[in-house]
Amino acid sequence: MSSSWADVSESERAQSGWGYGNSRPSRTNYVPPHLRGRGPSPGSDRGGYGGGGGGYGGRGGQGYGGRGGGGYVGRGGGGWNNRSGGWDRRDTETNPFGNDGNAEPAVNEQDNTGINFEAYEDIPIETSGDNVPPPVNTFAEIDLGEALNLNIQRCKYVKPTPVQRNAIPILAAGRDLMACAQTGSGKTAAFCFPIISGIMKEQQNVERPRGVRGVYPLAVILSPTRELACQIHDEARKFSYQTGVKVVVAYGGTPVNQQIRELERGVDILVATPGRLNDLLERGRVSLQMVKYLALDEADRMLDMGFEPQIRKIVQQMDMPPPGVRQTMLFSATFPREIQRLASDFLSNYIFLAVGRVGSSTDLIVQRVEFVHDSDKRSHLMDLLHAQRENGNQGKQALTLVFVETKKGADSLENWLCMNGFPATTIHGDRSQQEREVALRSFKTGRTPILVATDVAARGLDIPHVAHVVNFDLPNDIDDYVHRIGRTGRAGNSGLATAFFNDNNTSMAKPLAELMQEANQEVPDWLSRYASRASFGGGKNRRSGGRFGGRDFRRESFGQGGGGGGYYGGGGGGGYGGYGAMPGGYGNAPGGGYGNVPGGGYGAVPGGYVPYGRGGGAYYGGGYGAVPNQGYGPGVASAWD
Ligand SMILES: Nc1ncnc2c1ncn2[C@@H]1O[C@H](COP(=O)(O)OP(=O)(O)OP(=O)(O)O)[C@@H](O)[C@H]1O
Repeated sequence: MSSSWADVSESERAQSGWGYGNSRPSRTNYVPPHLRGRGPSPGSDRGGYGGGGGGYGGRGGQGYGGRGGGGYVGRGGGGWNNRSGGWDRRDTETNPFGNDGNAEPAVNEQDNTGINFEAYEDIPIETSGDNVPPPVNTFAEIDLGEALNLNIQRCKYVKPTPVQRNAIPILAAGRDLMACAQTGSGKTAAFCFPIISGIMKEQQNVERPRGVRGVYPLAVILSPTRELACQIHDEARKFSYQTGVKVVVAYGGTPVNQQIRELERGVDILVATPGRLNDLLERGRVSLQMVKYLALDEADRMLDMGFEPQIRKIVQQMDMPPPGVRQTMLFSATFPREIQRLASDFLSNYIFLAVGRVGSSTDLIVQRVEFVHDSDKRSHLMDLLHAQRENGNQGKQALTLVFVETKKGADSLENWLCMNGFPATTIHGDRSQQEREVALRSFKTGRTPILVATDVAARGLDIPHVAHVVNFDLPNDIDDYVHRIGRTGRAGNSGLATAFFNDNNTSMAKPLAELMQEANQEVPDWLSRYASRASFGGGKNRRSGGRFGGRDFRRESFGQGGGGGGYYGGGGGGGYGGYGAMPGGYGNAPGGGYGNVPGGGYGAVPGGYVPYGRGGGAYYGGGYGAVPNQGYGPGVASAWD
């Protein structure tokens, strides 16, 4: 799987053509970001934005209702982003809404993108941390700024989703946040809005270093895949349209020079994949010293074994301001406990927010599991696709996303489907970036309504109208399953997910049955039987933290030592012993500490932390709940509950 996620340092090393000036025709007109907000230079034939008494984005007497007397942008005879001569990039900014950009804003719920808010009505919400700012019910309750509010209307977002209701006020108050919310529930906007709004408010005071070559973003948003980075960039561009906040994307598989040139034209928000960002940092083309906001989307993936070193390098070993100085926000639908522990290194006095039975799939996705031997998988898939076509709209194939284990497997299945009359394409880490992008477009538009993919497409991608997700090969990790099936049933809509299960997937039986039960799905008897066999407890499953990883690990671990290790290893008698919520950080509790208790604790290794705990534990190795005072039982806070 690692290769699917690979976005490692790029091969493009060509040095030619970089450098300032030679590729930027308007160099002489460029006003660096630190000069934004000063008045237009002599000779300007415009007042600049908000000229004459300010006004939020008021455009020389027209446009978005420039109001006298202040506002975020453009105060006192000018506005930021004025280049000499009163040029502002908002003049030439392409409208990311297309023709729709100036359409009448949505005014009621029927007008919005079709999100089914009723689906979210009873959703449980849990927050922990000091002084949690209260949620809001409308976007208007938060002072996001007029230009951003207009874009929210252009997006036809009438009211905030639950994660937005809770996360936006927390972030707008300047707090660090670790947020778990179900797939497709609007997390992108939840972190983009406060960042854009914050930059709009602060632009006046931003002093980027002068006379130094380099690119100084104010916000960095990291994503595990290139496609997701592009998607976040597209969304963020919509949200920041006409706000003067500039969003640039940098990701691997595309020429780095072009991205450097784009960055040198100015950037406020840099959306990037870790590999490409590291490359830019190593080349000295980007400095993180001005970063005020750091967001990790799919944060648990970003901090797992594949990515963690790259993230640590970016966040801790370059020139990024430390936690507390910058504001850090971590978002995902899943947050295993040991990842929460790692993540807490990057945060300062943070709030934990769980929306829904987090890590669970939404009830909106109908989940089916079918027992299919490997040799029968293709014909079984064919049956599903035939049935779907017959029931489909005018015989059309509904968009179907088929997940497989390997890149080779993806190519071969795609080939076979095409030969059998099912237009399919594929996306995986061995395809060139261009091929990946073409495949995704072709799928989205319905030209090839079947997309065969590895886990590279499992997270974050928001493709409307995906009717069916097929787990042709089940993943080894239930969290990956949650993200995969989350490609359907988005924004309150319903969807279908079918998984092919056989004896190779026995380690998934228990977490899968639990997950389905949580989501009120029918669990087949045969799967329950597999699940109840303790000997199948060896799979990789990191859901130790309460309901599907959706609980703040600081809460669980505080004062709850003893009683057995629970879901992940950890022997009897140990427990966590005050890891986490103790003032002064984890590991400080007398006699406690993470894994410091011989024979107990997390991973049962004295003095150390072992991911997925191996020692004498419950779910792993030792027989689930079979040993008194060990494993899954009353008083075991770390087990599923
Ligand atoms: N307030 C809102 N009103 C209407 N639609 C919304 C709102 N917020 C987000 N959406 C839409 O919901 C869809 C899902 O949002 P998004 O991609 O941010 O989900 P997510 O929670 O990040 O999902 P994942 O966990 O899969 O990454 C998008 O199409 C988005 O435009």
